[in-house]
Amino acid sequence: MIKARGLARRFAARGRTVDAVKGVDLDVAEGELLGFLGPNGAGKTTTLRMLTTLLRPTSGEATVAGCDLRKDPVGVRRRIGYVAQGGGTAPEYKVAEEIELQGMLYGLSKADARRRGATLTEQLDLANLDHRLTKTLSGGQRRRLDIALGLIHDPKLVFFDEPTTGLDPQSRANLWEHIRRLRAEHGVTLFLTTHYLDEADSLCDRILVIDNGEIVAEGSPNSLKSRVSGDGVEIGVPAESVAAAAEIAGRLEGAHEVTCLEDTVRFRVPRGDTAMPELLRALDAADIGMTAMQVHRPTLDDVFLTLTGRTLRDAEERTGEAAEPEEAAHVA
Ligand SMILES: Nc1ncnc2c1ncn2[C@@H]1O[C@H](COP(=O)(O)OP(=O)(O)OP(=O)(O)O)[C@@H](O)[C@H]1O
Repeated sequence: MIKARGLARRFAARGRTVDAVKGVDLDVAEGELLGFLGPNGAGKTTTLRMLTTLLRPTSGEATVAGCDLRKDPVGVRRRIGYVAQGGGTAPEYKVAEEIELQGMLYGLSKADARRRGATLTEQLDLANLDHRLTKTLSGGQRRRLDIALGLIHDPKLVFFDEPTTGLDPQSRANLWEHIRRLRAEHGVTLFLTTHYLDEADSLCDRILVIDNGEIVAEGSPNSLKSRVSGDGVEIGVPAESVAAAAEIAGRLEGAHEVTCLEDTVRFRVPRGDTAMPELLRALDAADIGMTAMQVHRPTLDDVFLTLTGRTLRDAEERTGEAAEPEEAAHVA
């Protein structure tokens, strides 16, 4: 469904350049639910916008839904759906009107747009909201309307940009259910970007992890997690004792990937629960008071940590290094 080779995008403005995406290769099979995971600023949206023809690549080639991205962008647009971040609903329209209009923009007759809209609103639990103004919808309802709009022309490939950002946990879980069902019932291929680990873990067949514009890992959630060996341990200690505590942790049997932060030491051991008593005794003997402790099974965040030396959370804090926005001139 998607094959991209060396896809890259450089932004340049006021003498500064940002290589937002640095030669990405992608293969997405028909019917797959692929997650594109990475921290803020990693290059997810830029990649997505290139694949959906909204942004011209600086270099590289891609075939999307059977059409060449550079030679036939109109063909690509006709065959894909795009559910953007933040959505694009018109506030003064009623739900049914907006869906109908979107269908007609894609060349459906009014009757076909209505029929298709009715099926989608039914499937997305929006059927009793037909006459509501879109501005009165809740966050979850609005996202479901965005999905209906993205699917109105029956595309076989749908891109979602951070579909559940800003939703409460219950609405997120509900939207995941809808996304799963759409795949099962319509046989669509789904490509979604997210920076939520639980979303990628629970929803996706396969995950591509992107950092600093490059793919750093790829695989099913379980195969990615199995790359991380042992439990993750995080202990809080006074800042002046961090180095000594790290040395003690490093002496535990099988301890590895010991990293120090301001008042925290992180490391991995084969069994976190059995290593703890020994660690406590050793810290006690060195007169180091532990202020906090966490032990956890490998997560996708650990995969990211193992690959990049930082957690996704740390990576998200390091944003705002971009060049000035440079927009319309490069829109295809
Ligand atoms: N129009 C632009 N002009 C200049 N720099 C840009 C532009 N668009 C994106 N960038 C920069 O390119 C990098 C990648 O941005 P992108 O939006 O693709 O990241 P992202 O992974 O989607 O992040 P988020 O999760 O915050 O949406 C960032 O450093 C970003 O600031």
